[in-house]
Amino acid sequence: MYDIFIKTHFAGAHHLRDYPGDCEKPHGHNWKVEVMVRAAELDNCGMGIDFKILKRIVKEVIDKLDHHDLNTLPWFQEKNPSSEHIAEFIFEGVSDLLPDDNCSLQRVMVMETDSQGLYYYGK
Ligand SMILES: Nc1nc2c(c(=O)[nH]1)N=C([C@H](O)[C@H](O)COP(=O)(O)OP(=O)(O)OP(=O)(O)O)CN2
Ligand SMILES: [Zn+2]
Repeated sequence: MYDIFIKTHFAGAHHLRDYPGDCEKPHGHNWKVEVMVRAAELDNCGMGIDFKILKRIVKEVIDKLDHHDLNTLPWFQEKNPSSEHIAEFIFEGVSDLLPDDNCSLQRVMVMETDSQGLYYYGK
């Protein structure tokens, strides 16, 4: 069993509706993201999934968030753009793009700062 991950980041603005404090006001973060995929077997190159492929897939999803006001995106109209919901957005987006031959999406980590964040494992 192999857990293969890539790390990336994006910048964005958001505000948290109904939040009882400063986070209700517009502000920004440089979110850090880790995406981990599990592979049971390796291909003939000795890879669970090529980092290059995983990075391309994750970039396609992250590009939808990078340098955006997250509150303006359709996905975040019903759901507040908390780090938890951002992780859900990334998880769903990567799941849709991941080739389903040899590996499955295991978890997405989203960090607002180096000292706070979360792991999301899917529904
Ligand atoms: N579980 C979560 N908690 C919070 C989230 C979140 O996405 N998930 N988000 C926020 C806000 O985005 C806020 O910007 C961050 O809050 P906070 O850590 O309080 O920011 P401060 O810079 O004010 O931190 P201090 O250490 O208090 O200075 C809030 N919570
Ligand atoms: Zn915030």
